[in-house]
Amino acid sequence: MKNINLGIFGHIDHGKTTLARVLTEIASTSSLDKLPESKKRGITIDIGFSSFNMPDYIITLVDAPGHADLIKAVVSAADIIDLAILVVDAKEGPKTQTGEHLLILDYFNIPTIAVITKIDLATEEEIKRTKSIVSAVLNSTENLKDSQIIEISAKENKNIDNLKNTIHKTLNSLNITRSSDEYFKMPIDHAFPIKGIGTVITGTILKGKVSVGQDDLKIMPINMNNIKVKSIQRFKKEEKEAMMGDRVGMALHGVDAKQIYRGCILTSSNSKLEIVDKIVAKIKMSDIFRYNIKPKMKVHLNVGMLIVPAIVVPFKKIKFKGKEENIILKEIQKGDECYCSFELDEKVMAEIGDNILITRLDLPPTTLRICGRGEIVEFKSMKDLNIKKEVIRTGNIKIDKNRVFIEGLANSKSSAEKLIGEVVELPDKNITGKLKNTFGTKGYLTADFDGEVSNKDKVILNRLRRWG
Ligand SMILES: Nc1nc2c(ncn2[C@@H]2O[C@H](COP(=O)(O)OP(=O)(O)OP(=O)(O)O)[C@@H](O)[C@H]2O)c(=O)[nH]1
Repeated sequence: MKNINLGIFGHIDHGKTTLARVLTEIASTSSLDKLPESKKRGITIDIGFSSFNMPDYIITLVDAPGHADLIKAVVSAADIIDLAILVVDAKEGPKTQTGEHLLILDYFNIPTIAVITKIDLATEEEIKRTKSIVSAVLNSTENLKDSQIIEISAKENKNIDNLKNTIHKTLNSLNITRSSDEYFKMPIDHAFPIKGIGTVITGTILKGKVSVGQDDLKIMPINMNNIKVKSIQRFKKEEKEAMMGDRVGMALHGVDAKQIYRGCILTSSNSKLEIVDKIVAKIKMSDIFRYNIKPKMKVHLNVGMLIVPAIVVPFKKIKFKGKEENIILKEIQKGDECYCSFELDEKVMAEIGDNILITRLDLPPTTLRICGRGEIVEFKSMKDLNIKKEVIRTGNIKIDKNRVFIEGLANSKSSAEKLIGEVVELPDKNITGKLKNTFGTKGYLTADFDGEVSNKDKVILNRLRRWG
């Protein structure tokens, strides 16, 4: 049996909970509760989730109520969310959140089945229209063009079998891989004391593996160390170990349940997680974001399990005189790719390589507020990045009585003098020149060029200045 994590997404009231109930109820009568093991079981500690069985698969629903939490779940756990169902009300059609969810699923390349729900409340015409919009929207994505569209009524149990077959077929077609090579990482959903057992925590393992008896665990950011695993349960069965993607309950030694809150992470001593509030990420702006990001703007950053306000400064990296330099970008818009420095209002737990999502929650909720996505490349402050601005001057080659000089770079002899030694480029000819001397009193300059120049050639002088 393969463990699958399935997320149900969609606009408010479009029928996520109802569909989850239908999928798990029908399945549970024939699956989990009838397993002989569960009859023998003692106290259940892997509580707080819904699941259902299918041939070869146990499917756990990603337990994340509310819009923001679902997005958090995808950003922080994209590696273990294997499949998504995106529900769309047949009568209403796609709404803002349908779009936002689809954007995120596309970003993180999560296989998706589009489900048109509540067909019992819609006319043929409405269903057809919604289907064609959904189909067009899916077609506009990068990764989800081939997604299936299924029409159902959860209330009247219409076409649920078809949906389940589609889920099954889709899972069969995926290459779901889990690795236990990395350090162990599990965000804690619940922590509570159970009499005779001790502190029990539940969660879904995002990285690595864990085994009974292991005693090198810690809880971040609250600094609880030397935690030992007393027992592990997975699908109500005692296990010796569990790994990436598994939803588990664990009894732990050395943990005070009262100190734990949602957002704490159970991890191994070789954890790569750091507690940071300064992040540098390589980002890609959404192709459909209609606004912009400017330096020092306040945005919201999804990082780890949190959404935190942050000051953003976009910049690019260029090679300048053989050295890599960080150059400020005055504005970034849809489709742009660059780097961003983020200074966060609060500390978060993250590691290099983690996904982030940038949103502008200052915009009205009726618009698409997701600016773009990114990947953390380093933890460094804006100051240490030493961001500069490019100051570009343009001039022209002038050839007068066999004398070659450049006009336009400076407007007086004294300001021209300050440029001596700088390197200029002739972008149309791939020639560079080193400014050598001033010429006359009008700010003209002479230069040593590494190629043949002609009258009126365009000359560019690009210099870097401190920014900020
Ligand atoms: N007639 C009919 N009603 C449905 C169907 N699916 C859901 N509903 C109803 O639609 C309403 C919203 O459904 P929910 O499942 O709560 O929607 P949701 O997306 O989970 O809502 P939020 O959690 O608020 O985002 C409820 O009153 C459901 O009973 C359906 O297939 N047919």
